[in-house]
Amino acid sequence: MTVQLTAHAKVNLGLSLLGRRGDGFHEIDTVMVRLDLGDQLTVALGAPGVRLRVAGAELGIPPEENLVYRAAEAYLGACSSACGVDLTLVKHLPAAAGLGGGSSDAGATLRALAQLRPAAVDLAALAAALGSDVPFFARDLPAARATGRGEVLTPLELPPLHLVLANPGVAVSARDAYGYVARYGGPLDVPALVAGLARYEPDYPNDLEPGVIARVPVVGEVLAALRGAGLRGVRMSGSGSTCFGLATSAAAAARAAADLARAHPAWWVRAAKTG
Ligand SMILES: C[C@](O)(CO)[C@H](O)COP(=O)(O)OP(=O)(O)OC[C@H]1O[C@@H](n2ccc(N)nc2=O)[C@H](O)[C@@H]1O
Ligand SMILES: Nc1ncnc2c1ncn2[C@@H]1O[C@H](COP(=O)(O)OP(=O)(O)OP(=O)(O)O)[C@@H](O)[C@H]1O
Repeated sequence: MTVQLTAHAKVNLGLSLLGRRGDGFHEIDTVMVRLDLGDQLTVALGAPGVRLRVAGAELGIPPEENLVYRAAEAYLGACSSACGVDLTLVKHLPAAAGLGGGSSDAGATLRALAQLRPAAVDLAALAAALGSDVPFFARDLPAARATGRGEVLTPLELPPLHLVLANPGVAVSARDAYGYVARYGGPLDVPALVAGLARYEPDYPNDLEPGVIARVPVVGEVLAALRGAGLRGVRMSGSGSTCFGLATSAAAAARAAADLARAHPAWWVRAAKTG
């Protein structure tokens, strides 16, 4: 039996840091939305052991460090399964980019294995142990408010959104981005945020953005270019370096993405929609 699925990217429509915890993580308040872009994952049950083949963008890490491999090991270990798994991952998303690529691959692996080999395992706990963003992807939610360190999820209903994403080709690790933050704020005003989206006048913070711009100035250039392309609600996603803006239609997003790609041929630029 084989399962094939898309490991969708996310963007953060707002990210507030409430404070640093004793365990080194931060209490956050964020709205995460699933996009129609992603990596492709194929999962098949097989002989004992985990085997992973990665194609597409180069990650430069050994297979055992890949979150897909770690998710499969964790799931099969938790259900004491004698069977193994063959995994094929085709990477389309840039890594360490604020799009949750690795986390989404891990979440998709857990979902695929839960379908192929149902077992009484605590999927949410396995997901949280793999990373703060993994619980969102393990539930395959279109949109959610995420609190705690990202694992406390409240599903949200949002209007469909058209976006343009731009990444300047610089990797930013989440650990570094959190390490740059010196000041903390209050919780997100989610009802105001949702009302702003509906009016195409969105206003949401990203408390990681100023620290990343200070250390990785090209992120400031990406934000300015997205604003210059007429996009609304321009922000960095998560820990960066991908930034995004909202367009009022699919055609407007495609036009803005084409203009940006022409002006910045070295950047990774995509039009996307939520879903
Ligand atoms: C920036 C976001 O993408 C927003 O959705 C996430 O908060 C990051 O989630 P992630 O990449 O899954 O992060 P993890 O792999 O759990 O943690 C990587 C590192 O980021 C920092 N980290 C992460 C999440 C969090 N709530 N507080 C943190 O301080 C910690 O230094 C941690 O060692
Ligand atoms: N399948 C994977 N895809 C991408 N990165 C992976 C994967 N497995 C492990 N990693 C490691 O995880 C690191 C973070 O990658 P990822 O793409 O998840 O970051 P991100 O987009 O910043 O995610 P987030 O928004 O969750 O912080 C990479 O630098 C890479 O070394």
